[in-house]
Amino acid sequence: MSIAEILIVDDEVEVCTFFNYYFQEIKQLPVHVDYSGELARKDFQQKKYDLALIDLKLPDTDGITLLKEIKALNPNCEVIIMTGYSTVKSAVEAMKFGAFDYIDKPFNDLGELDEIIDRVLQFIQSKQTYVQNEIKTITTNFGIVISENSPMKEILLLARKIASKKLGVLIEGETGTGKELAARYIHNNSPRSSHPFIAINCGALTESLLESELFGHEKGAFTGAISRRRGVFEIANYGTLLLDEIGDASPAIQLKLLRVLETGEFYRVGGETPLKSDVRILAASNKNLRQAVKDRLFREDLLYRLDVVDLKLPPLRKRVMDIEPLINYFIEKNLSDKQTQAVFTKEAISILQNYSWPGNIRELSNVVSRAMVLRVGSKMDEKCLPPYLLAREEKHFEKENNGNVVLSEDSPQIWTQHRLKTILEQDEVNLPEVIRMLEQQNNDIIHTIIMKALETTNNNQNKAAELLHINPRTLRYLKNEKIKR
Ligand SMILES: Nc1ncnc2c1ncn2[C@@H]1O[C@H](COP(=O)(O)OP(=O)(O)OP(=O)(O)O)[C@@H](O)[C@H]1O
Repeated sequence: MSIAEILIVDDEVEVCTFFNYYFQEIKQLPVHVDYSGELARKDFQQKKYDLALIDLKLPDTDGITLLKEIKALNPNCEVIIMTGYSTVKSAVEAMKFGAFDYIDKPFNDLGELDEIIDRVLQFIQSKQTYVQNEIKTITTNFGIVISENSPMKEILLLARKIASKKLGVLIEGETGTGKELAARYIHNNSPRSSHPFIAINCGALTESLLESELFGHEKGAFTGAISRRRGVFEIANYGTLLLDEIGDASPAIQLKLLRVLETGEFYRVGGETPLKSDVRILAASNKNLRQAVKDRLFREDLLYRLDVVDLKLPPLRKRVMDIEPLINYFIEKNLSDKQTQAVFTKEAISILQNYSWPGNIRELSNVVSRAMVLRVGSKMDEKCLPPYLLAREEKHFEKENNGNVVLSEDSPQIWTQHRLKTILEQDEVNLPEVIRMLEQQNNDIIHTIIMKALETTNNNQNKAAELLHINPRTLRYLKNEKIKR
């Protein structure tokens, strides 16, 4: 049974000694003891417990208050209240606040105690099995990999709940966090799953092309429109349409989209007959659309229609626990039948877990594929990782003791704040001069990176470009044109 540590909170030394023995020696489970509510609170904020046994009468607090606090911090932790004869009524009351059960002190009937403990342990185990099965299904059926403790779990649960409803859903997240994958997940869990799912990138096309892609066009509507063409609103009828990078849609397109969302009607470009389509619209964005509304770049009424449900996908650096399962998944995906095995060394995994992943899961997938090509035998060590992963400058995030991820001192954000402070401290700010200085600094940084990559690859421009995730033409341009010094 995989149970995290069990917490005993009681000021009676004999009770604590008994439970220490009971759980460690008889049940073979890890146990920790706190003699006050204060100590238990502290421990609870730092550790994950599956089970807590709490005395109703503590020197500094009462068990019910502590129970409520624990449930607020970790609703998954089961709590058993320990009570004397005089407080049984309060113990029953505790069950209304989520306690699993209560046990009477002193423990005269060990059989009864054993029965309650076995019951709660079984319950915890069945919850874990349920979650594990859910996660397995999500991976097998939808290709989405997450760990048991991932913040993605709640998000996907919500996504599945609202899948069957025709509510506007806005999926937000940095590039590569899985927004399209989440949209497909919603579609595949909906009654529309046997109809098309179409994703269209609103930032990749010019305004007129996007309009024609969305709504279609009539023959002769513009030069080159040699025949009538259906748009995705028609093609995706009864299905789902993902408007990706919706924040990049022009004001004119935003207005047209609002009209379709409000009336369900649209016109092909050059058309005069209104058309109807039963499409479920999902939108995705890696920009903050609320800020875009404030900056008057995005229509508030459209945002209001789109984000009835808002799914915020956390960046990979905020879900470090997902990195290892994702690595294993990508390794498996890359292995051909003839290949036996491939594993990262512990050191390599630690580097991967400490990197800030600006390109998120897409970047991780590329790094794993690259390592598998470069590996000798089955082991993949640091040498199989791109050099930029090994540079200290990339460690913009640090893990605190409690597992939270925070900005480290050398993160770009903190660096920018320092820079800004120095500029604003001057008596007079000459903005053109500031812009020139920042551009020069940018150029210096890019130049240094390119020269280092060329040095690493013995001046091989193709290899250097690959290393930097750009094409050789861009590398030549950046080296020769843009950053002549
Ligand atoms: N949890 C996950 N498990 C497995 N693969 C994932 C997961 N999340 C994302 N991916 C993979 O990472 C890649 C990027 O995902 P996706 O295209 O959905 O991201 P996105 O947020 O829509 O990116 P962009 O904003 O750049 O369009 C895809 O190949 C996708 O299959």
